[in-house]
Amino acid sequence: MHYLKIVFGGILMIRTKNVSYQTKAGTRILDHTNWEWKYGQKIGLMGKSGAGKTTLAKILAGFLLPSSGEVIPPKERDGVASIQLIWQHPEQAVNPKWRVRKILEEAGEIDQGLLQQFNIPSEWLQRFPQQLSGGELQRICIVRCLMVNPSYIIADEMTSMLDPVSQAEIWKQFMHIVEANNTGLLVISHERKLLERITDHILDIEELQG
Ligand SMILES: Nc1ncnc2c1ncn2[C@@H]1O[C@H](COP(=O)(O)OP(=O)(O)OP(=O)(O)O)[C@@H](O)[C@H]1O
Repeated sequence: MHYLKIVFGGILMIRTKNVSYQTKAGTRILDHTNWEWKYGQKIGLMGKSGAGKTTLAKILAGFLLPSSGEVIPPKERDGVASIQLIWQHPEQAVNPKWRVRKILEEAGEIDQGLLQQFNIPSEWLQRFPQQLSGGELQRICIVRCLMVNPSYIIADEMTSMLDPVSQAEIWKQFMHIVEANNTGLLVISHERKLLERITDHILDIEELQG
């Protein structure tokens, strides 16, 4: 197991065991969610608005603790880079006071190849986040995520703010890298056609609840 962990650079499976979440006001959002997400699996996650998809994503990525149940392995034991979450709103995922260069360097040495693949001119590195469009900043966030070479990526409505041409181009580049690295991928989207194209299996969050 330890050997495999080194070979793959990550954990072989992420499991939610009876994960429930309720708000402070007592509204139950997730109810005994049981799910296994294997290394390399590309899963699409759908479900009606407010059903808890983003909540589950935050719990998986360690940004939110479940009210009960557990994620195995727990975030603190699986290493910093194992699961990365790409948010729908990139402006909420970066420090607005940092220039793009510093935002990227947070993930390590800047990968020039990735900048090229996502059409990011070096001039952008001098800018602050608010000096880029939402779609441009999202490309920065995608590159920052890929730079740490995570074993698992959750893409939560990652391209929903983009026009169809940019959306298609970004998914093409992104899937090329994710396929090459055999990254586990959870794509949260309301666009079934997109999920059918890029994932192996589509789940409705309702199916995961106990
Ligand atoms: N901090 C919070 N306090 C109270 N309620 C919250 C909080 N965060 C989320 N919720 C509620 O939890 C429910 C689930 O939200 P979540 O964002 O997980 O849904 P979703 O399935 O991702 O929805 P969408 O498809 O619209 O993005 C919603 O009803 C939302 O209003």
